[in-house]
Amino acid sequence: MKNIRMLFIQMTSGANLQQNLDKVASELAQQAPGSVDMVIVPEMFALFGSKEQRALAEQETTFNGPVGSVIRQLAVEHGVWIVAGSVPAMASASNPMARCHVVDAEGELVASYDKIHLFDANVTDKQGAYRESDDYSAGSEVVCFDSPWGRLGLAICYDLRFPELFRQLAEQGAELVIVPAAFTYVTGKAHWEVLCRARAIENGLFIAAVNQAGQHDAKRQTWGHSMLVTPWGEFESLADSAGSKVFTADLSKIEQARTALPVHQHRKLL
Ligand SMILES: O=C(O)CNC(=O)[C@H](CS)NC(=O)CCC(=O)C(=O)O
Repeated sequence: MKNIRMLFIQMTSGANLQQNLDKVASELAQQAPGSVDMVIVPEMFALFGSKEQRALAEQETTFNGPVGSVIRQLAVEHGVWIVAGSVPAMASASNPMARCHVVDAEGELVASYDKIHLFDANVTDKQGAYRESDDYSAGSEVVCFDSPWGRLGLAICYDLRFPELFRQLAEQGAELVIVPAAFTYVTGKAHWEVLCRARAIENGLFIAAVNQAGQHDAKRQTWGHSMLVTPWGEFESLADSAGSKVFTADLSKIEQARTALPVHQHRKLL
């Protein structure tokens, strides 16, 4: 596996699709040519807190709508892979899926993952209760895929709380799991770092978790602190407001960690 240079774009996405897409384009335009392998944007980066998500889902069934076409073009223009956080996509179910797409530097789809665990929670913040399952259907397929840098896995946001998903990703060979997110300020402050580091340490893999950050509207505030975690649990992170940074995963650390602590060999199926 080769080192991978990832641009994390931590966003305060809002209800204006064009503004959100412009933000991605402007962050990419600031990078020196050839300095980034892959760009990662957060969950629902293109449309956040908007009633238009379902209408967008109708246009993005094949990721060729107003979001997919722009993302594919940016990938080609800059010669980078893009992990497009999540975008609503109409599938066979009555509600859309919260779908993460990965496109390569030719703008072709490499993988798509539908969020498996939907955020139905009674968090005490300004938002009150969250009922993601009112608007979305849940995926059921664990997604791992090969890349020029190694084998990658996908998870989204609330999925971070389900170690069995990450164990399956590890069993399918994932060396780095990419986690676009929109963790709330309240739950992020309490749990985000611990969850990201635990999933990395217990599976001997990298976690690249890219979160929304800041005040989106009167009700929604997210935690930020997007982070790259090594299989040893070391991490680098962004702050709590919008920003972007290139993080490089030194993939030799996987073997080091797995040799030092061969937990995969010591598992007992209880
Ligand atoms: O619906 C959108 O527009 C964007 N999506 C989200 O904000 C999603 C579903 S409501 N948020 C989470 O999964 C937060 C999980 C979380 O914060 C935790 O597990 O603590």
